[in-house]
Amino acid sequence: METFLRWAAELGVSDSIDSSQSRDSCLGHSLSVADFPLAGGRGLGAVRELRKGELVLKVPRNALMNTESIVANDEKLRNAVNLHRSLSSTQILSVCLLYEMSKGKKSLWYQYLVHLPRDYDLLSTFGEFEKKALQVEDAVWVTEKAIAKSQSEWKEAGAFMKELDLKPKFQSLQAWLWASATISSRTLHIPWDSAGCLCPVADLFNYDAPGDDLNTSEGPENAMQTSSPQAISTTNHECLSNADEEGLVSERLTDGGFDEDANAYCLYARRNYQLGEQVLLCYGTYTNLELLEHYGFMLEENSNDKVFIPLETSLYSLASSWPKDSLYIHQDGKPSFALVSTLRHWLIPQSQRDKSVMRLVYAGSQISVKNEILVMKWMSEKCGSVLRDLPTSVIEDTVILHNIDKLQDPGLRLEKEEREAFGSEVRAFLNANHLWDDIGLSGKAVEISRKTNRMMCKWRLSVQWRLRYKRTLADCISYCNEKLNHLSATNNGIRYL
Ligand SMILES: C[S@@+](CC[C@H](N)C(=O)[O-])C[C@H]1O[C@@H](n2cnc3c(N)ncnc32)[C@H](O)[C@@H]1O
Repeated sequence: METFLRWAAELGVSDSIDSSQSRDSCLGHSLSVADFPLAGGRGLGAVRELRKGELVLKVPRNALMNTESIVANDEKLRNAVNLHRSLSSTQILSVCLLYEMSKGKKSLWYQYLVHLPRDYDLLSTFGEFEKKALQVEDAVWVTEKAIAKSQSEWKEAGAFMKELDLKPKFQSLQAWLWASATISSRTLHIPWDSAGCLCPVADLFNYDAPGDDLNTSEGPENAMQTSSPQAISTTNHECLSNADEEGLVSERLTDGGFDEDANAYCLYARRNYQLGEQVLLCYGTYTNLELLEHYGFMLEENSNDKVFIPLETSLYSLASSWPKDSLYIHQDGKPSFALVSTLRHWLIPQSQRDKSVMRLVYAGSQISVKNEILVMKWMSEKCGSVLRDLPTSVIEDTVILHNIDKLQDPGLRLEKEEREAFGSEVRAFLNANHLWDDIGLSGKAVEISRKTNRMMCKWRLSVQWRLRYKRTLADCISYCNEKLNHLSATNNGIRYL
């Protein structure tokens, strides 16, 4: 890491306004590399108090790794890229990254490349077992799509890689998955290439969901005005938080972006930070499934998460005024505005759908106590039936997660009885990895291969994701039942009066 930080300093990367301050390391004035086991692992921590809007890192254009800068130093690559312009910019950058990797120590970015993760947990890297473990049809379908997309993009780029004479290991599907996952999870947005750029040191910032910084204290206004530019998307993905459907004003994010005047990528503190706190960056607004797809992780608490449940076709056709993806349940269990409005409409008899009723529907208002009771009952029963149809319950998933944690313990020693207590999913995993016989031999530590460990990490993510999904459905049932109690009381009250 020290060699890398020195290399970056020599290129002008700096966490200080005075970039001539140190040539030994590009960090130390505002940030330092640290481990945050509960929030992304390796990341950047504040080495002093940071104020919202303060410039915390500057990466000059010459340090950015993108197609343009990679081909600038290599005529053979440049010529080959020109022959394959029909590939997407992300495919081209993936090949350039693999080509640069194949150079080993001769690469100009060698010091950076050696610190890239070796493996990723994005959905496109999931095997059959981990994919099935997601259980929810939509999530399995998204995973299948991600896997198929990676494979077809790899095949399309085959001729390009062959032409470059890349060694077979750099042309393999596994290498391709690594390169495309690196690009998906680490590139920052630049205006001149939609594939984005790899930004040494700046790609060590872990993720903070937009909106989660709203409750923290504001920095002095002038700090924002003097150093923080407007509306910068920091990733390839949309980074402006969408106006919340319940009416919250859209928030413009101020994490950073490429600054033409400074000819550098500039990153700013998105809130105040205390000494030692992890400094985070917003990569965009994502549901947990999207985080898994593009970044290979998810958040237990994610205010942007959305839970979709299968709905009747007639309901979708009725909901034409709201997009299909607005019919969901918030992570806290509250059905979305569009979902409740559509259900109110759907559950009112055709003969009663007059103008005044429709006005109430579009205004998001309750139509009648009777209709609201039907809506809440329907939602509660629907969530209940979705939960019942899934292969495991919340409690079973909690136990499976606990067992995975046990299996991930490096000094794992299990007694035969503990093994016998495992449920069918854990047994299937152990059998698939030929571990069943080894586990449970009293007192003997079990050696788990790197490959099995990688599979276990992905499996864990799948179980964690489906558990979060189920908890949201269970919370939705509680929410509806609470509403029902309240509505029944009102209804009875009305009748009594
Ligand atoms: C741009 S990198 C951030 C630095 C990364 N931790 C590293 O060691 O290189 C993005 C990756 O970090 C991890 N990550 C970022 N934020 C996270 C978070 N809040 N929770 C868990 N993992 C996170 C994910 O693996 C993601 O794909």
